[in-house]
Amino acid sequence: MKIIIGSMNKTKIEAVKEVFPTDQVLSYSAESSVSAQPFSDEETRTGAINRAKDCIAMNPDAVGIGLEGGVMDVDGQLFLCNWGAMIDLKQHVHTASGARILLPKEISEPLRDGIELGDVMDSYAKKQGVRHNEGAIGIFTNSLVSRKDMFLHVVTLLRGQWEYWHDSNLKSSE
Ligand SMILES: O=P(O)(O)OP(=O)(O)OP(=O)(O)OC[C@H]1O[C@@H](n2cnc3c(O)ncnc32)[C@H](O)[C@@H]1O
Ligand SMILES: [Mg+2]
Repeated sequence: MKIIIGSMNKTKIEAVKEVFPTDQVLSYSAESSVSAQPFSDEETRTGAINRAKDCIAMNPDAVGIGLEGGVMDVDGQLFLCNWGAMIDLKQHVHTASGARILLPKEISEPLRDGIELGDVMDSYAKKQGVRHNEGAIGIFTNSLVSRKDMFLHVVTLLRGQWEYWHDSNLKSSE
């Protein structure tokens, strides 16, 4: 099976390759068609779906996967939120979300001022390319859960749902 992941970010590409080790995995810089920094569950999930759609727009013989990072407000506090979408060969859209953790005020204030999380994290952690490595989730979990680990779980949830609904003749989601 040919799978196209709609990002050049290595944490996302590696997560898809690990969950689909025997499939051909290609990467493509897909459009999310939402803000660079999504601010709700709905917007983040839409970004993931749009990326998956963009991946297969010119490649109907491929499965598209979109992974999108965002933040969401819960009771006035910002949490990390991540969504994944997989559009299979039958055009069925599967979605799943990732773990959420609280972002401290030092992060949420610049985010509310319009700065992207990736940039805020680099200056907070005094590192370059946090988004391509451990991610905010890695920094704020003391390196126990990396951004790739979080996407591995999301892509596993996508694969599992796809197998359940479409890999079995015994079940139907319709
Ligand atoms: O190249 P793409 O696929 O766009 O990868 P990205 O790192 O920009 O990731 P997203 O667009 O999915 O995430 C939206 C924004 O949130 C940032 N972001 C999301 N999760 C992050 C994390 O765990 N650590 C650092 N930045 C994160 C990211 O850098 C963007 O500014
Ligand atoms: Mg981005």
